[in-house]
Amino acid sequence: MSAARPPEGEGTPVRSALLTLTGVDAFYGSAHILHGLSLAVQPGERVALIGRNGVGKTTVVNTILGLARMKSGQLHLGGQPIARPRPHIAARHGTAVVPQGRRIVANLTVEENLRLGAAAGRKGHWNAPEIYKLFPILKERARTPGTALSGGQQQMLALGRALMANPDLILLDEPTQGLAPVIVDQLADIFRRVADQGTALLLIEQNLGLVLRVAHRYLAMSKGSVVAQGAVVNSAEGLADIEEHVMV
Ligand SMILES: Nc1ncnc2c1ncn2[C@@H]1O[C@H](COP(=O)(O)OP(=O)(O)OP(=O)(O)O)[C@@H](O)[C@H]1O
Repeated sequence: MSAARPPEGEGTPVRSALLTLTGVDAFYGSAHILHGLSLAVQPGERVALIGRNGVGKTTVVNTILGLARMKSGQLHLGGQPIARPRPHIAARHGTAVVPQGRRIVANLTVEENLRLGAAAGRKGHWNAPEIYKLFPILKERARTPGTALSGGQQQMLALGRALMANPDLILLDEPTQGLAPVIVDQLADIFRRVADQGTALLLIEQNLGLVLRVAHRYLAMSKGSVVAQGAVVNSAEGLADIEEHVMV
C-alpha cells in the first residue's frame, strides 16, 4: 500500500479539488526549493504532508500564500486558477492557514486575534461564539493579549482564527511543535472534530502518531517534490509505512 505511485496533481480534475498544485517550481530569491511539485486535496479529505526537515513542506504553504515565488506550474484554489497568490486571496478561495510558529499578533487580545481571521468575509458555521464553544479557555481569556497564552492555548487561538475564515480547507503547519503530549492529544481530538464537520485538512507534521490519528492519506515529499503517497492506516504497520518515507 505504501508502494510509490505517481504523485497526485497532474491529471486530477482541478475543478472539484479544493487545492491543486501542478508542476510547481518555487523559489526564495534564487534558491530553487520546489521542483515540479504536484498535489491535490479534495473536499473533506484529511491529508498529511510528510518528509524530512528541509524538503520543502513549509514552502508548499508559502507558495500558496505568495511568500515563496511560483515561477512555473499552476495553483488552483477552490477550482479557480490563482496567478498571483496572496494570503487574502487564499482565504477568499476557501483556504486558511495555521502557520508554523502560530504567529499570534502580540499587541492584540485573544478576541481581536480571532476577528482577524474573519477578514475574508466568508459566511458559515464559524463565528466567535462557536469558537468559544470549541475552546472555552479562549472565552475565559478573550481580553488577554494573545501572546500571553500558553503554547497550547496559542495553538487553539491560531486554529480558531483559521476557522473564523469559514474555510473549506485548513493548512496546518507543524501545529504540535513544542507542545506537551497531553496538549497534542487534545489537539488531535479537535482536529478530528473540525474535520468531522466537513473541513478538509492538509496536516504538515513530524509527530507520526498524530498523523495516524488525524490523516486518512499521506503525501511524502523529498527534495522539493511529492515522491509517494498512500493510505494512512492506524496500526503499527501503518506507522512503519509512513516512517519509511520520513526516513527517505
Ligand atoms: N526565506 C528563505 N530563503 C531562502 N531559503 C529558505 C527560506 N525559507 C526556507 N528556506 C530553505 O528552503 C528549504 C525548504 O525549507 P522548508 O521550511 O520548506 O522545509 P520543511 O520541509 O518545511 O522543513 P522543516 O520541517 O524544517 O520546517 C530549506 O533548505 C530551507 O533552508
